[in-house]
Amino acid sequence: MQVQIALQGNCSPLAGLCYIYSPVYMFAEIIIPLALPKNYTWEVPAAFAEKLQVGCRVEVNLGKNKKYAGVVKRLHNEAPSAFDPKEILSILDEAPVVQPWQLQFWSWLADYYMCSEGEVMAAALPAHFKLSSETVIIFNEEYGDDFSNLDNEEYLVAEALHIKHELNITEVQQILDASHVYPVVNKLIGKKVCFVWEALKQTYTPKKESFVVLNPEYSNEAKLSDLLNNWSRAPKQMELLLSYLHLMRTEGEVIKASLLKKSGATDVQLKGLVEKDILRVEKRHIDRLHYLPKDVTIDFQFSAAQQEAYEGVKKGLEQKNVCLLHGVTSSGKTHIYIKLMEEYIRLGKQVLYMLPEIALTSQIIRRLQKHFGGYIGIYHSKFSQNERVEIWNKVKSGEMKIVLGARSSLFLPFQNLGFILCDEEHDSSYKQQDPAPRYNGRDAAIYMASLLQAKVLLGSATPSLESYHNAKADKYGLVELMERYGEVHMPAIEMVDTRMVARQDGGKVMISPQLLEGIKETVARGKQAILFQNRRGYTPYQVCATCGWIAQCKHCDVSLTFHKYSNKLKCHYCGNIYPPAHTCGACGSDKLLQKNFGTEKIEEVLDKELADARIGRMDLDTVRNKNAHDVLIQQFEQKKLDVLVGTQMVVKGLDFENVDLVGILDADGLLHFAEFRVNERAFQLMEQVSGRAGRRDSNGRVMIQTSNPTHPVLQFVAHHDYTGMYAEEIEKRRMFGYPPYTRIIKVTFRHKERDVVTEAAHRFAEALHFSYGSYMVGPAEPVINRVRNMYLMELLLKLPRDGHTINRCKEDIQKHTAVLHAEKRFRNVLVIPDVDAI
Ligand SMILES: Nc1ncnc2c1ncn2[C@@H]1O[C@H](COP(=O)(O)OP(=O)(O)OP(=O)(O)O)[C@@H](O)[C@H]1O
Ligand SMILES: [Zn+2]
Repeated sequence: MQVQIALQGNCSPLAGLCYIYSPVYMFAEIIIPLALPKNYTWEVPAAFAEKLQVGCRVEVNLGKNKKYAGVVKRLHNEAPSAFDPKEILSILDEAPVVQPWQLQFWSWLADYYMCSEGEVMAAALPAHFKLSSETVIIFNEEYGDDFSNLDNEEYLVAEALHIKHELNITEVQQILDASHVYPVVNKLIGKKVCFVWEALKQTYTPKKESFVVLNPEYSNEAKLSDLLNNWSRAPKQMELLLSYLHLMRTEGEVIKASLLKKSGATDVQLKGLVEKDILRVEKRHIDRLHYLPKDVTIDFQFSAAQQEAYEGVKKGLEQKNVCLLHGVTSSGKTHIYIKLMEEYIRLGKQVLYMLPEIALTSQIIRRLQKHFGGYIGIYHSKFSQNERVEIWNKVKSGEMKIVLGARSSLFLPFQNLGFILCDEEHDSSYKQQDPAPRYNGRDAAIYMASLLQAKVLLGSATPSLESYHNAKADKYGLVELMERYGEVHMPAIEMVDTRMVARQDGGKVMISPQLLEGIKETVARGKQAILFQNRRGYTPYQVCATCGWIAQCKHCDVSLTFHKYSNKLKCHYCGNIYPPAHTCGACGSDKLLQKNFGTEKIEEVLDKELADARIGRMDLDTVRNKNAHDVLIQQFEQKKLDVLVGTQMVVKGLDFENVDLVGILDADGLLHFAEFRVNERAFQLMEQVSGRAGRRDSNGRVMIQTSNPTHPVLQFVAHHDYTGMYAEEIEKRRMFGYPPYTRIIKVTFRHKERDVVTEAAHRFAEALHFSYGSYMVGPAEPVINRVRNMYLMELLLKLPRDGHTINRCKEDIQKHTAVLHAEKRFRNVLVIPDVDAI
């Protein structure tokens, strides 16, 4: 190994021993955003040697003529023996975009979740940072056409973009008559002249809304009354101004459309006030919040129980790196979080507030905004890239103190992270399913916090068995808050035995008379109800009454759901859409029975039964567009809806003050899964949805429809008995060797031929049998054995929790995947390991 030493600084040799030596590296290990088996090495040209730093992006050739922007992981002088490395083409960043701790985090994710660092990089970086030969750049219309601060090359590309709107990399190469153009493209992106187009990704365009604000001059009460008292002409404008002031006081902010509607004024009248510079109209992104003042206000008092829990958490976090706050629904956990967050920001630290799903951010952000104003930002995968890069940069500069986000916010370049809050920690949406890295945001957060010496608080009303087990085993601190805030009782649970309900058509009971009565009575009192059914659409399957045929997807082994509103049959697995079936696909009979029921049907029935009530529906179909979700929640909050029917989306963490009744329509459907987590899941779902009832006064009531009211899980729900559920389930996990007593790796095999995939899975399992036979379950076909024309097989490994065995097994899985792929017949079988599969 040869190390070159370069001289730096301009000391004269005569000055004696004042040389500053810094090694110059000749090679770089670079991460490319692809699923490559390992990272490769490139040569560092002498001209770059002094500039290049770990964490910078560089332009490199991979294969004959593919180019990528890769991230330098390591600089070294170990010449690869097997091949002659190519040279790095250019350096894209003057300073690292990825920090050392992030590289370490990526590397851990790749090892732990069995994927490549390239796949982690692809997930971690916003598209702007990922250039490749396929990259298409789009002109940013907001930039305008003033190109005066661009250099010659930048100007040429910008001009072409201005005319053509988009260019691919080859076109940029032609324009500049140069082969490596990434540095120019990169600078144009940095100057916001263009952005990278992301294929196949539906990007969320933040909604812009016109807000009306008062000229700050009139925030002075004296000036304002002066203005009002000396009003001479235009009485309509005066009325409008008064409406504005009223709205401002009651709602905190005034949206132009609602001001005009509420005041009955016209646009012209508003313009009049704007021309006088009394009011101003501003377009703002609803989510971006950058207009808010940066200050922290804590204006609440804890209850005694909250105070105790809060002190408990602080103590817990002094002793341990992770603490679990188990607080029943509506116990006021959010206020405890807020107080803790405040302390970390006062110490100059950054805070990450994680939620399992983007959908949840809309209500919580409004709550947090009240306390943290402009210090807080949202980050998630549905944001446009420009916004993501904006937040990325603000987090990096330390300007952004609090980030609210889903799991991908773990990838942000925090400078000084002190605290991660993982809300609804039990939620399985924390786990990424596809593509790799298949990481669990909660677990990854705990690892990441350990890298940064940050603390983690896990919060839930229904902790995961894993976390509660860790807390009980003293690995985490544990704080329990067992009463609701404001002397409110836990809601009373009533079981409706569906076997006692007379049915007309022999089908499943949808809304029993008891429940219907309950809803009517609730609505009549001006209160609201939530109905929960975990299936969307109208009817989940159609069966032929004559021969038993079921309408199925052509590409998947699943029944099709009828959606009445769109009059289509839909496959909920691959998304394919079919015309509705009127006759049986096998015998031609026209006697098709609609079995079971989804949210659409419930909504329809309620519309008929409660003619005067306003019914809303919240499921994937109604909230496709992200703003729709926010709108629905706000409508319900503002009592513009009486009943909200929904899937698990209505379950999570939402805080509504006026809900008295919650109905769980088909508890049986939640309990009938052949899956070891079924009881835990069902309990969590029901306890959470029940928790939406009676959050302000003690009339909360929950009705659960079931044909098996004595089912142990239902009994635990009836008594809000988390610890009872925990004790029973954890014992089963121990007996049968499931997590948290073991660590699970699920290996899924996919191929378009059933024989091939079956054989491959068996071959693979045989190879592992000698070492891991006693830990193996399967291989077997999953309940749904074909999705998107691919047949599936699964093999489950329940490994003892010792690092040595687990690492050896991961290596063996990789090794035998390679062995399998070496055989021609199995070359195209996809082998997908999923560590800690959920
Ligand atoms: N100290 C407090 N002062 C004023 N209001 C409070 C206080 N603590 C809680 N509340 C109110 O009580 C309600 C319930 O609190 P919160 O939503 O934080 O419960 P939670 O524990 O997060 O429940 P869940 O797990 O069901 O989401 C909220 O409307 C909240 O504003
Ligand atoms: Zn399908």
